[in-house]
Amino acid sequence: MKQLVLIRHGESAWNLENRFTGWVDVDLTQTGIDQATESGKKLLSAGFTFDVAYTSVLRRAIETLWLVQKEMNLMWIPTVHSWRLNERHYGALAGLNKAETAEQYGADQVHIWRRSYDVRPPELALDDERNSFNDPRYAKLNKDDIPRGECLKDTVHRVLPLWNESIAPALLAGKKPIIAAHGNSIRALVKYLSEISDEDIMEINIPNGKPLIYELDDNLKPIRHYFLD
Ligand SMILES: O=C(O)[C@H](O)COP(=O)(O)O
Repeated sequence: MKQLVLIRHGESAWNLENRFTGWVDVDLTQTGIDQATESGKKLLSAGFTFDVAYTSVLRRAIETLWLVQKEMNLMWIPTVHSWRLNERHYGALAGLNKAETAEQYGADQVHIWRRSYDVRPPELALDDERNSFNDPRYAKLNKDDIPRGECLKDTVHRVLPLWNESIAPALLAGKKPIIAAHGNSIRALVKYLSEISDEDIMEINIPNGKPLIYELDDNLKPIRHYFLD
């Protein structure tokens, strides 16, 4: 049996403020720090270990991984930082308060933006200063590959190359990976792994800072999955 552990970052400053975040690089709150530390303790006491780690290039996921690794004395394992695991890009919604946006556009529209599989949020204009074009962490990407607003389907398409080229081969080679990422990049992986339909994925939410354990067969098909509580 193969084992994959996924963890969404702990609570971030903008989770607390209920603001759309996406690619904006916000910090963990003290609650988020505590959630990550607690998850590290639980993983250790439940007998989990890892020999490779994957995370995004956003600090809330990276710091969550560090805190888990610190608790488990695994800060030394190789770590891949990939933009492909970033949160779904929230386009022009980034920074807006979710409740105020629901008052303005209606709760149904906001639910569609947040949870539908293939409806994108409004895109950032090309000259919007929230674009990531000049951010050095994306310097190796073609400008056209830097999103300006993604639906979950777009996120699935950018996450899967990392799965196919790195994570799946690591699992097949007997490695035990941990992936510290974001609500929607994890939903993208869960949709793919558990073959969840475009409709049913609308109801799946990933909580902050709780390890999600996948047990996989030799063909990387899920046997079962559960949150470590
Ligand atoms: O980017 C964000 O705002 C959150 O981390 C995830 O948001 P969602 O639950 O609205 O998709």
